[in-house]
Amino acid sequence: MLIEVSELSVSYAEHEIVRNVNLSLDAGEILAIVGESGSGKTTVIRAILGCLPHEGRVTGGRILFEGRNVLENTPAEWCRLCGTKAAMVFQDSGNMLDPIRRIGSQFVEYIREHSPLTKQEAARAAEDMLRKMHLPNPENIMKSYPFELSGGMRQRVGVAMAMFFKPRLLLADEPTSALDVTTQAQVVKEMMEICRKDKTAIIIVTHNIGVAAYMSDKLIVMQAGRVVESGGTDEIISRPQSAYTKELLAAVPQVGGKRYVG
Ligand SMILES: Nc1ncnc2c1ncn2[C@@H]1O[C@H](COP(=O)(O)OP(=O)(O)OP(=O)(O)O)[C@@H](O)[C@H]1O
Repeated sequence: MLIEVSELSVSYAEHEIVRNVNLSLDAGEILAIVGESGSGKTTVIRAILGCLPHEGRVTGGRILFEGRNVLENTPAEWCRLCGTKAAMVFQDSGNMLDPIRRIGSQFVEYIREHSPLTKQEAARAAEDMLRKMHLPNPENIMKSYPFELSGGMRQRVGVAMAMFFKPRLLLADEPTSALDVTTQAQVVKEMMEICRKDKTAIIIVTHNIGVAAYMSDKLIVMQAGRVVESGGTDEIISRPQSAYTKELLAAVPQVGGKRYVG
């Protein structure tokens, strides 16, 4: 098992926000966490990557990553884990980029922080990675500023950076919801393609049960900080048990009598 979260509880200040969450994932598997806004989805993945906001605290449970309880990590161990073994993509990863520095210089700096590559080697490797994310003219993109790219292109740069070190686990927080529907589908496909090649497991947080159904092997449905349903995605989509999951599915449009979730 790559990752095993058991009975995870998280509080912000005195308020318990997430209670007794369990999940597990093997190498290369994709798990989606769905649920309404404020149900605690982001909090769960932030806890896994050790990056809760400072008032956030894990108050119970265990997070085993490759058999080790990461909650006992030292800051140096977190540093080693983040960026190389585990990485994160946000809703607009473009926002993470420095607006007044060219993409290439930021990408090269990121690579050299975690590896002994020379500047030239890192630049070549960065360009290759941009090409894998189907970005046209990677040489030009390296010379561009973030504002010169479209939202979809910036998001691809974000995924390319996150995937550079072939992490074992990618945490993706609403990675496509800032994009238009066509670009969403493309970015999701490219992300899956690249993860499949590297056997990277993904935990994707999305409010879109359609994206979840299309991408994931396993599904967790959260409501008010608790898991109301979890299991194989196909099983849950075809035979939802909880009233809340049924509600989420009922909101997905039907095409020709079939639920459009792909
Ligand atoms: N830094 C914080 N301090 C206090 N409360 C917070 C903080 N961050 C989030 N919360 C609260 O925790 C709850 C869960 O938030 P979280 O972002 O995990 O939910 P979510 O399901 O990811 O929602 P969304 O889909 O809107 O991103 C919310 O009620 C939110 O108000």
